[in-house]
Amino acid sequence: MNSIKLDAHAKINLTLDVTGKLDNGYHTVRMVMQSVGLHDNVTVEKTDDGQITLTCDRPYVPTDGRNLAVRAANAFFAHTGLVCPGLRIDICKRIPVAAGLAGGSTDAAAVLRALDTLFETNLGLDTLCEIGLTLGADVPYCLRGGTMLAEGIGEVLSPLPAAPHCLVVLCKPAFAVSTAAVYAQIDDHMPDVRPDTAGMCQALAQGDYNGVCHRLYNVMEAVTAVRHAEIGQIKDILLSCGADGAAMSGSGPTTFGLFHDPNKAQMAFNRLKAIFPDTHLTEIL
Ligand SMILES: C[C@@](CO)(OP(=O)(O)O)[C@H](O)COP(=O)(O)OP(=O)(O)OC[C@H]1O[C@@H](n2ccc(N)nc2=O)[C@H](O)[C@@H]1O
Ligand SMILES: Nc1ncnc2c1ncn2[C@@H]1O[C@H](COP(=O)(O)OP(=O)(O)O)[C@@H](O)[C@H]1O
Repeated sequence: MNSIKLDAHAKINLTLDVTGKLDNGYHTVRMVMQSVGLHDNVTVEKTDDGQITLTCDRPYVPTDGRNLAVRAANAFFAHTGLVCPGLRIDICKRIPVAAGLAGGSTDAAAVLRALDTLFETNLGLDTLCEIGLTLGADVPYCLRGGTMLAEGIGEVLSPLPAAPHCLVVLCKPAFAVSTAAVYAQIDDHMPDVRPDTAGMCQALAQGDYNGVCHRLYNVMEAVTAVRHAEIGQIKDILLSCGADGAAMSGSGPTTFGLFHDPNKAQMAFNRLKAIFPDTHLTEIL
């Protein structure tokens, strides 16, 4: 096999709490992560020119060594000691960028999975997660996907029962936020209200869709929504169209709503898309 094409799925955070800060500056978290249908297509092809080249259909995504997919390939060859014969990576980008949806992390995870298959290294998920963690805190989750409780800095993963199936409207306003900046800001402005992550895990165990929707909560929303009125505006539109629950994902600014009713989801999608072009209608995976 010379080439492999994988779907690299985005994630949303059903809950997100920051529980402490480590000496290296990273924060400990406790959050429920969920894969959604929205995905990039990542194609990895062996070549024989000794180079790692990357193409992407979005001009604002870096194509050099700053791209997490290229960094993932370099980390794979460093870990295995294999000599890279040359690689061509192509990313068809559908996931909004710098959006709190782990777009770069999921591309990196797809490259690690692709290389483990292409080079028949059989590293397995645990080792791929170790390599992934050197690239970013969200990469181990992206390798595993599904519904997970994430602790540590995001890499201590415990599988949870799959979330009840529903539609998801994702809306990214036309600005980006820096994950590092949001973590820095939360040190000074930790909200008093914290998510009920234990309750969220229980709602998932019981397949209680309303219980999931009522417990959506992200401590980072307080930080980001104060600076950007669009977060509140998007939530208001989602809820006024009949979303069963809504929250910001990750460090933002993407804000999402969960819907059982496809007509309400379509109405929310239409209204938001007219104001914020980077709006997507997808589903819980
Ligand atoms: C906030 C979350 C929630 O799922 O998602 P996104 O908003 O990125 O989607 C993650 O914790 C983001 O993980 P990820 O985007 O992989 O973070 P990294 O690249 O490892 O780190 C970027 C920067 O964020 C800060 N950081 C990240 C993770 C963490 N647990 N503590 C931190 O303090 C650090 O300042 C780090 O330099
Ligand atoms: N494969 C990639 N896809 C998207 N962004 C990438 C990628 N590799 C590196 N980046 C850089 O990472 C930054 C964060 O993007 P992204 O991973 O989409 O954000 P988030 O972690 O908030 O979901 C972007 O500003 C972009 O320049």
